[in-house]
Amino acid sequence: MLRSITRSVLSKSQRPALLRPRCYATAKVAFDLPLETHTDLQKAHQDLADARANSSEVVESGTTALKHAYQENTGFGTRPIYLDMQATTPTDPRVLDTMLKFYTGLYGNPHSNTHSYGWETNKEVESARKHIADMINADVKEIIFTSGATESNNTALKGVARFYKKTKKHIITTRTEHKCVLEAARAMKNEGYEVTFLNVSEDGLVDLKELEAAIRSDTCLVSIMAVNNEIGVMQPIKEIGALCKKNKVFFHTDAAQAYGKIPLDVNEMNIDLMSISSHKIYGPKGMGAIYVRRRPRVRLEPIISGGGQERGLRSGTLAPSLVAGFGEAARLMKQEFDADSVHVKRLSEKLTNGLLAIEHTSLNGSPDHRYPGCVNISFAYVEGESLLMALRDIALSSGSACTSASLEPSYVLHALGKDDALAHSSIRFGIGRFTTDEEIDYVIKAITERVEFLRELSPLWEMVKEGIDINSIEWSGH
Ligand SMILES: Cc1ncc(COP(=O)(O)O)c(C=O)c1O
Ligand code: FES
Repeated sequence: MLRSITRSVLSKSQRPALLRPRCYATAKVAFDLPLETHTDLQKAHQDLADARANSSEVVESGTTALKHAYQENTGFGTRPIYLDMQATTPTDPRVLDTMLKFYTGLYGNPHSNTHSYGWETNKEVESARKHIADMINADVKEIIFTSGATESNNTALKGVARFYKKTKKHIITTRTEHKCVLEAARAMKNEGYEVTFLNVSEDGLVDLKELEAAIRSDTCLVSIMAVNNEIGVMQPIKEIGALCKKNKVFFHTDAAQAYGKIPLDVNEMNIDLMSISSHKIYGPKGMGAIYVRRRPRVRLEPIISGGGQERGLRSGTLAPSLVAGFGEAARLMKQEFDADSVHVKRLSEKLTNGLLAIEHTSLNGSPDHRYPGCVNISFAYVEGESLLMALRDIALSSGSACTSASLEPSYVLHALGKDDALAHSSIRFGIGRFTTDEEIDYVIKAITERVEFLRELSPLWEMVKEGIDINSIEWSGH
């Protein structure tokens, strides 16, 4: 409803310059907004990076120059501020450095064990595996490389369920999992398994009592994500692990958004399987891992058949450059854990406070149990899609799926009990290692001004200002 009203208002011939692609400079003139443009900001970053590069100063890891390194000339011109860290993260330049040698000298197949080309590449692969294992207190033998968290999640759900199919045909998961877990669970349903999709509270948290009540004697797996990709809510992983152990059920967690960002210890938390993705931690895309516990051993049927690499659990020649980049990314997550955590938390608080200062806004998901690098906010009486269009100088993702192939509002926000209108007016902000104070200041200012501008166009907003209770109106045409 809100969507169609706003859209029809916005599609009139007086459609503001603000909503035309790449015309923010025009908007500045048209609305006399006192914003400095993002182009100016990027230019300043570029100058700073150039100045540092030309100086004799030694650039240490974590310095400001490094923080701006990814903004250096990419050949793609000036681009929007990047606040879509849950979709993917920029590659850390130190990760790229680690990867380059595999495209030149180190081209051996890591599985070739009859000559030095294979041995030298294999040594690098094993060193990466160690970095990845260390982050979560796992043994190197428990890390299996995959193409990413999608494959890891599929391996966990399908692999475990199929291995134990003779006695156990029940899986438990939640309604707010990533699509790949939900779809893998649905696929198992088609293979004759029963799946319980647990509801979450309005904070996005799983109820432990409900979980315990759902466990049956034939449950083979509980799969609950560590950090939600849309709302940043952190599930009580340690408590879930203890509960699964007590009830002798395997516990898998999709840690694509959590690994390296919140403390995770597979032993302390009784995690039996964990999915990890490299491109969410400043590593290369198309790379990931699954942690599979060895003691007590978790058995699974591989989903890919072949030469038996990766302990028979994932056949196929590894991509050593991606593996090494992933390993370096994991090593850096551990090395910079404290600095990254402080940085992300500080910017997150600044952004959250700045945006919640706008009237009729609300934070989605638990305010206490969350990874601060993911902030999801609803801007009532503004349609997310229009706001995104008005924010072309900031790369963001809408809480609804309206920009993707489906026009459905977010199923995660629905699971939290949000109505369509609010789900449609939600935006996700992702903060990371390279996000700067200037970027956050700019984003707060831009959003405050543009939300106000869009609300001025909305008939609903006019009613709200007149004190009409929108919920009491009976809309026709439904
Ligand atoms: C929670 C979660 N699980 C799984 C995935 C899929 O990861 P990948 O892109 O490595 O397949 C993502 C990334 O979008 C995610 O956020
Ligand atoms: S469909 Fe609602 S914001 Fe796009």
